[in-house]
Amino acid sequence: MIHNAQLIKQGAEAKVYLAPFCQRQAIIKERFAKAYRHPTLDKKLTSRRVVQEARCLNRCQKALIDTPTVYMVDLENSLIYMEYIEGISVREFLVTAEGETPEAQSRVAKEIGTALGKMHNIEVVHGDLTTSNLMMRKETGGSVVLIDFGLSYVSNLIEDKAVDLYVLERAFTSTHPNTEVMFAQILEAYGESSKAAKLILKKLEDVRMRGRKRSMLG
Ligand SMILES: Nc1ncnc2c1ncn2[C@@H]1O[C@H](COP(=O)(O)OP(=O)(O)OP(=O)(O)O)[C@@H](O)[C@H]1O
Repeated sequence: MIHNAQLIKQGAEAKVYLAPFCQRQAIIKERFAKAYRHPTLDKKLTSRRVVQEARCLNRCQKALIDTPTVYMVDLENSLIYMEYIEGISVREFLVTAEGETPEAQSRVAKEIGTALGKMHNIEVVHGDLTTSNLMMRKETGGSVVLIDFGLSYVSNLIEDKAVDLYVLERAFTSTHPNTEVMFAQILEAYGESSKAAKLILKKLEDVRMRGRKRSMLG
């Protein structure tokens, strides 16, 4: 039980709370036990995930990629205390009047592409890129922040990075109509910031092809 906490999301693997911490609001992410797993194994796997998430967040922050600052990790209770980002998600932004303009979409696309390129340069693969996991900071007038590193991991594989981009592309095409130009701008900015962009973007074409074949087969 976390003191004065307000539950903001109950997921399949974690609960996310907003709670006061050191005179400010913080996000507390709690991973919980899975009833079907053996308790000892479960504790081990849960700890591993908590450590992995906190490590990827720290790694990004060190590379000056805007992500929530990790305040504290409580491994015993599988909790990560992190900075609360005040703002809206890109998903929410895209349905506002401003978010529907090409100028705003282009600015946000550039920021997303640049951030993802930098993240892949330090071998962090996000694992769950959606427009809900891209936030915009109110404080700075809407600069992009990457959140939810719950499925992230360290990898130098071109394939893993291409799949990361493909997941985001699918999120765009399935949730936001008429954003093809915006996604192309994300890839353009990614092309400028990612060191292995050529190989990764080439691999993205293969991944798309596989995706198409799979959906044709049903
Ligand atoms: N640092 C943060 N600042 C502001 N809001 C946050 C932050 N972290 C999470 N949130 C909010 O809580 C929601 C759920 O968080 P998150 O995506 O990390 O959990 P989850 O999807 O349940 O986790 P997982 O994907 O690891 O199972 C986010 O979509 C966002 O609205």
